[in-house]
Order: sequence, then C-alpha cells, then structure tokens
Amino acid sequence: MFAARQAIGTIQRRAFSVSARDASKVAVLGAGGGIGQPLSLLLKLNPRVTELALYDVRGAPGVAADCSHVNTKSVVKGYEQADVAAALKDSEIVLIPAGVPRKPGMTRDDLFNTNASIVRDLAKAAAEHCPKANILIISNPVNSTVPIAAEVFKAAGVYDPKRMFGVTTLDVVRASRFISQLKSTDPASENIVVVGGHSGATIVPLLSQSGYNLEGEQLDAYVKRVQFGGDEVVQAKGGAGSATLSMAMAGARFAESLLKAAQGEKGVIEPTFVDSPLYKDQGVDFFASQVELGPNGVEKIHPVGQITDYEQKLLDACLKDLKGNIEKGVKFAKENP
Ligand SMILES: NC(=O)C1=CN([C@@H]2O[C@H](COP(=O)(O)OP(=O)(O)OC[C@H]3O[C@@H](n4cnc5c(N)ncnc54)[C@H](O)[C@@H]3O)[C@@H](O)[C@H]2O)C=CC1
Ligand SMILES: O=C([O-])CC(=O)C(=O)O
Repeated sequence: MFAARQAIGTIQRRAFSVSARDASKVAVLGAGGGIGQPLSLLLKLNPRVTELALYDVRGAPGVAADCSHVNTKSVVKGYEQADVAAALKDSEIVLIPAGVPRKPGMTRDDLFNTNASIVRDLAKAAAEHCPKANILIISNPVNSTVPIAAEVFKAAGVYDPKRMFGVTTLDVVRASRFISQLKSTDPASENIVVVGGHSGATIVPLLSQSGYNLEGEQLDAYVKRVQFGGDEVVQAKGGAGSATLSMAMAGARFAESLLKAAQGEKGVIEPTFVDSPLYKDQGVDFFASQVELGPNGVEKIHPVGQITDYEQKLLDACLKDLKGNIEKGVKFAKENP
C-alpha cells in the first residue's frame, strides 16, 4: 500500500514537473557581467529551468556558449543588443543585473545617474515583450530602480505589482552568515529576517525574531555589518566592483523560490522589495518584508511583526531614507519616459 502510494506520488511529481518545466524560460539581462556570469551558471545547474536566455550589450553569446556545455538539459542561447525581443519572449522570469557597480567611496545612490536609464530601457523592453513575466531587479540602487521599473510597466498599461521584485536576498544571506559566525551555528539553518530596502540604513535586520539577543556594542556591530556588508566587499575588491559571487547565489536562490512556487509548492517565503501596503500610509510605496510566493508571484505580504524598541528606531530611520529613494525613482521615470 505504502509502496503503491509512493509510486503514484513519484509519477504525479514527474508529470507535474514535466508540464511545469515546459514554461520555465529564464532571461538574464546583463549576463556578461560580474553577477551575470555566475548567475547564469547557477541557473544552468537548476533543473527547473528549461531555457536560459542570456542577454548583454557585450559578451552574452560567449557566456551562453560556455554555459551550454554544462551537462544539464536546459537550452542556453546568447543574445546581443539587437535581439532583446527574442531574449525576452516567453520568459517566465527576467533577472536584471545590468548596470554599473560601485567603487570604494561611492554609495549605491551614486549609481543612480547611470543605472536608472539602463533599468528604464530594459523594463520598457520587458513590458513590451514579456509583460506577464516576473521581473527581478538586481541593479542598484534597488530602492529606486524597482520604482522606476514599476512606473515603466504602469505607463505601458501592464503593471502587475505581484510580479515586480527587488532582489534583497543577499541581505538575508549575509545576516544569516554573520550571526552564524558569532554564535557558531550552521549558517544554512539560519534565516534572519531583514526588512526595509537595500542600502545602508534602509537594511533592517530583525534579529529578535530569530530568538537571538545580542546586546550593546555587539548588537550595534552586527547591525552595521549587515547594513554595510556590500561596502566590505567593495573595499576588498579595491575598485574592481562589488559583490558578484554571493549575489549570484542570492539571485539564483530567489529565482529558484519563484519557480518552486510557480510549480505549486506552498509556503515558499523570501524577503523581497515589492509594492507593499505596509507603510503606504507613511508615503513608502515599496518595502521589503517576508513575502509568500505563489503561481502569480506575490501571494501574501507578511507584516513586520513584533520588534524591539531598538529595531523600531532602525525601522524609523529606514522609512525616512526609503521614502526619498522611492520618490527619486518615480520622479526620474515620470520626467524621462
Ligand atoms: N541587489 C543586490 O543585492 C546587488 C546588486 N548589485 C548591482 O548589480 C549591478 C551589476 O553588478 P556587476 O554584475 O558586478 O556589474 P558588471 O559591470 O560586472 O556587469 C554589468 C553588466 O551589465 C551590462 N550592461 C550594461 N548596460 C546594459 C544594458 N543596457 N543592457 C544589457 N546589459 C547591460 C554590462 O555590459 C555588464 O556586462 C550593479 O548595479 C550592482 O550595484 C550588486 C550586488 C548586489
Ligand atoms: O554594495 C554594493 O554596491 C552591491 C550590493 O548591493 C551589495 O553587495 O549588497
């Protein structure tokens, strides 16, 4: 009886995964870059991905040829500048790491002038060629580039707030790794909640929700390390860019979670920066919190929940900065359509 049920389960899973796999085309825009290359490799290793479209203004065909030799079933194609329509057509997920990274001494906001128009133009192409895809924005400053992409989709009449995501997974990956270093725990079993946005003071780790109780200077140092983890990498790379490998892992994890949810898995929760009702009354239209994913993208946005007074102060500072970052993105998109 048990064996029969197991066999039926296996057949059902196979049948389900075959039909779900048919639709799983993933596009990476900026695939030739520091994040794009390892991200493409990780996606090539993911059996849920059936087709991988790698697009960049330079270098994507080479990355695609290289990835295509990896012995997994998915088909990999590289696309150059003129081919963005073909890269995007039928994509279920579009990851966007296109744009310039920071150098030491720069903030993420210093990237705005260059990356705002790159994200705007790629969002326009996605709105035209795959309006129903899940759009995953990695390009910084995420707090502003996500509102820009949302405005572009609104202007094209195809905005679905459930399918527009800022990728903040790396903040949770870092928060989880850093606490495991302090507490000598297994980082893989840590999942520290991080809310807010993706830059400095807008990154708010909620350690208390994991039952940890750091105090005083140790807590300050932990929070600062999570908020400025990106700077640690920028400094260490000494002008050669920012986090690429850990970001590729984080982006691949988020894409995997979306694919799992699209293929029917329940209870898939990831932190992500989305059009959120949580602080709209304070003029903050986008906010990262725990989000349950489903077949239509965002299934449920979890509230921030119970936090300490210390965390409330962090959140207040976050909301103030975030509001300005979001407004800046919206203003840019409206004035530079
Ligand atoms: N959300 C997050 O947690 C993180 C975000 N980032 C951001 O990701 C972005 C990319 O970083 P890297 O890969 O290190 O930079 P990179 O310079 O190594 O690669 C960027 C790639 O984008 C391509 N590109 C530029 N304009 C394009 C366009 N219009 N269409 C298609 N491709 C285009 C470039 O040719 C290049 O290959 C940066 O803005 C960085 O700040 C980086 C780490 C973490
Ligand atoms: O720090 C940067 O500029 C890149 C980034 O967003 C991160 O590593 O979190």
